[in-house]
Formats: sequence, C-alpha cells, structure tokens
Amino acid sequence: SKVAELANAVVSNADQKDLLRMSWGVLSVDMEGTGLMLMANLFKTSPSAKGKFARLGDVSAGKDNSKLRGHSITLMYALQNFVDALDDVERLKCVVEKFAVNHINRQISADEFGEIVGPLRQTLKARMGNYFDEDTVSAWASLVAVVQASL
Ligand code: HEM
Repeated sequence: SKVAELANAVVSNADQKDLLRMSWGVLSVDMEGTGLMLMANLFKTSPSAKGKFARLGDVSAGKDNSKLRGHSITLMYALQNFVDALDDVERLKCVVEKFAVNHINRQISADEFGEIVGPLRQTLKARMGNYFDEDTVSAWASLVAVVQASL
C-alpha cells in the first residue's frame, strides 16, 4: 500500500530521522506553547481548516480558550507518537492509522491534512532560529505524507 511504501521511506532515511528528532527536541521543550503556535499558524494560513474546528469556538483567544488549549496539547502528544515510531515501520503504520481514523471521522481530506505543512514550517522557523533549514521542513512533510496516504 501507499501508506506502507511512504512509512518505509521515512523509517529507512537516517538523515531525515536525525532532522525530525533534532527539531522535535526543540519543538517539544514547550509542548503547549508550540501546539498553540502551530494551531494559530494553521488558522492564519488556512481559513478552510478554521471552519473544521467550529467546536473550539473563538480561536483568536489563544491560550485563554480552554478548548483550543486542550486540543493544542493533545495534538503535540500525537506528534510524539510519530517521533517515537521512527525506527519501526509497523509501529509507525499503526499510529498513523489510528490518527487517520480521528480525521476521517471529521471528513478531513488528504489535501486538507497537508495544509499543516506550511504552519509547521513557520513554527519550525520561529522555534529553531539559526538551526532552521528547508531539509527539516521536508522531513516533516514526509511524515505528514504518510498520514495523508491513509486519508
Ligand atoms: C500535525 C498534524 C495533525 C495532528 C498530529 C493532528 C492530531 C489530532 C488529534 C490528536 C486530534 C484529537 C483526536 C480526537 O479528538 O478524535 C485531532 C482532532 C482534529 N483534527 Fe487534527 N491533527 C493534525 C492536523 C489536522 C489538520 C491539518 C486538520 C484540518 C485541516 C485537522 C482537523 C482536526 C479536527 C477538525 C479535529 C477535531 C477537533 C475537535 O473538535 O476536538 N487536524 N487532530
């Protein structure tokens, strides 16, 4: 399957995995703050994505919106599952498929899910400063592509 093929490509690319782990080390210093930043970037760049998160109410309130805050925190722990699975293709596939279900239930298409890459790029740039580079963005895009293939 396409998911298996893309998951294999991620697990076999040692350079990409180094970039993912190094950048995750930076992003995960402040799980909540980074999650809120990622969501704010998504809402800024993708009005259509904003429409999907109606349950969260007024997302412009940031951290003061407890529903947005809860979502931002749990989204980061979801990403942690992917980073923890980078050496084991079966593990990566099963966590990807678990998160795919949550999004299929919400009618998020592969294209819509892919809208996270731009916001992720902005978040990496803000958090990594001089250590930011486009190879790191590509590494994250490869991981996102595994999820997209499952949608
Ligand atoms: C880095 C990529 C993403 C990760 C790790 C992620 C993770 C999650 C997690 C853990 C949940 C909660 C699961 C649940 O309540 O069933 C969730 C819910 C959701 N996700 Fe994602 N997501 C990502 C990207 C996106 C994108 C790009 C969209 C839309 C364009 C999206 C739309 C949604 C919606 C609408 C919900 C339900 C929110 C709610 O009402 O609580 N997600 N996501």
